[in-house]
Amino acid sequence: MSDPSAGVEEPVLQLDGGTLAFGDRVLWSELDLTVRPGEFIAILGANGSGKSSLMKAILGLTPLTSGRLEIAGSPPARGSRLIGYVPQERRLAPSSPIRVRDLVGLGIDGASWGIGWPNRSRRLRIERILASVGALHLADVPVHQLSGGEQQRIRIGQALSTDPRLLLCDEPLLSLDLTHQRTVVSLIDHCRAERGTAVLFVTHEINPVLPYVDRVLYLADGQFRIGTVAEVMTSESLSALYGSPIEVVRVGGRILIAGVPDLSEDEHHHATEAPPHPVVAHRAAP
Ligand SMILES: Nc1ncnc2c1ncn2[C@@H]1O[C@H](COP(=O)(O)OP(=O)(O)OP(=O)(O)O)[C@@H](O)[C@H]1O
Repeated sequence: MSDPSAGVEEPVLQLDGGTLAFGDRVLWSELDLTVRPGEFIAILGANGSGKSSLMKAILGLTPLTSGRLEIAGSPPARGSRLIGYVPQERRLAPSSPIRVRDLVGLGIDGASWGIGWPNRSRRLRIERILASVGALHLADVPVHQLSGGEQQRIRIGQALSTDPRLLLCDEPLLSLDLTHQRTVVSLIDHCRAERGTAVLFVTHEINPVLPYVDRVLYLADGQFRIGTVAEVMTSESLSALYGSPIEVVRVGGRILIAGVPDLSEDEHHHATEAPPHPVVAHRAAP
């Protein structure tokens, strides 16, 4: 978790009265969110509640329907080097010859596609980034040969390559086993602590990030709750959010949720993805 004194620093992200709607479907409305350096914020919500769309708004890819959004004092801009982005998992094509060091190099080169001219400082920078995510030994391995956990590690390195002030992670734990989940979360938290990077972490499950989270933003049915885990992850708070009885219990430092409406029949549910609220928990909170 971040140093409480970080609360006095200028916000990395300021969202005031943010509303995003597609046609008459309102994903979220009047959302206020201030993110300060070094904060770790988990973003939760069922499939289709608008988590990825919030990431896209922050990345400058999707304009807000109304409200004001600033990243370090400026409007969101595509390709901003202030933001690192770990997208939802997508495996590179098996035939892709790209090596780990090339992928990280692309992150450094930014939007200018193509592998930059090799030079010593660029090479050292790539190696420093890889070392920071414990992947220096993978530098010359083709990316498609990496395990899911190794690929995620490299994506995080790539996202951190511009030394961003805000790191957006869109479900970086999907399809990782428990060991890799722990490694990935603690790696992100380590980078957060070392660099003061604020983290917005989209996840379907709170438990793997519980020990690290400062606040939770929970989206549901066009509404939201934001606050500490103790404030948001309660039966009362989630029942009010969903408008139906939800039971939240803590067992051995883990949070189990029962009663969240099953959206599997909902037109917005993506059947191939993880269930919205698995009740299996992975890691004890401190
Ligand atoms: N450009 C768009 N035009 C119209 N509808 C969109 C657009 N982008 C997203 N949507 C819809 O907005 C809803 C929210 O999508 P989003 O991907 O933000 O949800 P999510 O909470 O990230 O879901 P998941 O957990 O399944 O990844 C979905 O129903 C999606 O189909």
